[in-house]
Amino acid sequence: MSITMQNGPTQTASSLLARSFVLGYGLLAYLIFFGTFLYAVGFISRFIVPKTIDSGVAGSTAQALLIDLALMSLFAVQHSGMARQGFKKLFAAFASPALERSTYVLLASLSLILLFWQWRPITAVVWEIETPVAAYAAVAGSFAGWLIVLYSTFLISHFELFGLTQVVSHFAGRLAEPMKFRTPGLYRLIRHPIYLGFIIAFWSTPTMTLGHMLFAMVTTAYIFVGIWLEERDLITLFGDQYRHYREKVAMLLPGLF
Ligand SMILES: C[S@@+](CC[C@H](N)C(=O)[O-])C[C@H]1O[C@@H](n2cnc3c(N)ncnc32)[C@H](O)[C@@H]1O
Repeated sequence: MSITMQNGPTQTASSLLARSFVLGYGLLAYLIFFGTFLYAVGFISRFIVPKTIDSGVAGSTAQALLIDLALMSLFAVQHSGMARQGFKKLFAAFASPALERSTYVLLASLSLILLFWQWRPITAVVWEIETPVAAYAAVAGSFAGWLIVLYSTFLISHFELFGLTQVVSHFAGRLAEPMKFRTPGLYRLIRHPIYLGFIIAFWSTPTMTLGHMLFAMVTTAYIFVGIWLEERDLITLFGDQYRHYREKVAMLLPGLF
């Protein structure tokens, strides 16, 4: 009885401290992610930020190609590796599962920050839209792409995707519910609106340089690999519910594929 009375408040205090740490970590990861997302808009759509996809130390084209491909590969390995169920189980063996999504989001953001920082431009122009109306339309297209990305994250649960729901539930002493399968709004038309938004944002530009095109080509190819991996996991998690959805709803373009 006396042991309980001595340990009770201490345990409660240390548990509160641990839960506050998890909450603080999740909040910090989210803020870093959101800042990185905003910077990504400026970096790729060449808007406001100091360093864009077409600025910085140029160097030789071969060197730029090697460095840029290495930066994109690092992001792809981190992003796809940590998204798999096997990695999630491994993570849970070492740390609180509440930290898993925030860690994923934090490391993805850090690898993107490294890419923005170290990206080497290749400024040869592939296309340049000279008609002002068409050029403005291309810029508007890219911003529409970014908005589709952000809007679609809210459709399937923005705060869960970026780890906040998990750390807040943990702080409140609740177990976060497993992610639910949802098909609201755009998800009734296509299965991957977030990825479609990225593709639009990456390709819709009035001036396409070789470096920007390299980025758009590699990320688009990576999105198709990502879809294949993601759908394999979604079938494992949701079985026939996802199989039926895949039969009825297009992947990226309604009526086409
Ligand atoms: C970056 S989001 C991309 C979602 C989707 N591929 C898209 O492009 O809109 C990846 C996460 O969303 C989850 N996800 C994909 N489709 C979903 C759906 N219809 N409902 C709930 N979660 C989904 C995946 O399991 C994965 O954790």
